[in-house]
Amino acid sequence: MAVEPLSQKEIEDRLAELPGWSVEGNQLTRSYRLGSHVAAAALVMHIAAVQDELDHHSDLTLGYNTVSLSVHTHSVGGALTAKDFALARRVEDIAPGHGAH
Ligand SMILES: C[C@H](O)[C@H](O)[C@H]1CNC2=NC(N)=NC(=O)C2=N1
Repeated sequence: MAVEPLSQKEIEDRLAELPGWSVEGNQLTRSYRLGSHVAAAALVMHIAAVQDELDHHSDLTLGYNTVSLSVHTHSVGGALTAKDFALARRVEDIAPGHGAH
C-alpha cells in the first residue's frame, strides 16, 4: 500500500466514510465506549492483533470502559496516509462485535 501523505481533500473524503472519527492535531482518532472493563480490554487485544496483521500501530488507550485510538504514519513524519484510514476501517468493522459504540 502506498504511504504517501494524503492531501487535505483526500483526508476529508476519507473522514466522511468514517463517522465517529476525527482528525485532532495530525492524528486520526476515535474513542469507543463498552459495557465493561473486560469488554474494553478484549477490544484492545483484538485491535492489537489487527495492528500487527496490518503492520500499522495506533496509540491505543484502555480506560475503565473506554478504548481510544490515535494514529498517524511515523515513516512519513507523522502525516496521515491510506494506512491510517485502512486501520480505522478495520477497527470500525470489528468494534460492533464487542458491543462498542
Ligand atoms: C518496521 C515496521 O514495519 C514499521 O516500524 C511500521 C510499524 N508500525 C507503524 N505504525 C505506524 N503508525 N506508523 C508507521 O510508520 C509504522 N511503521
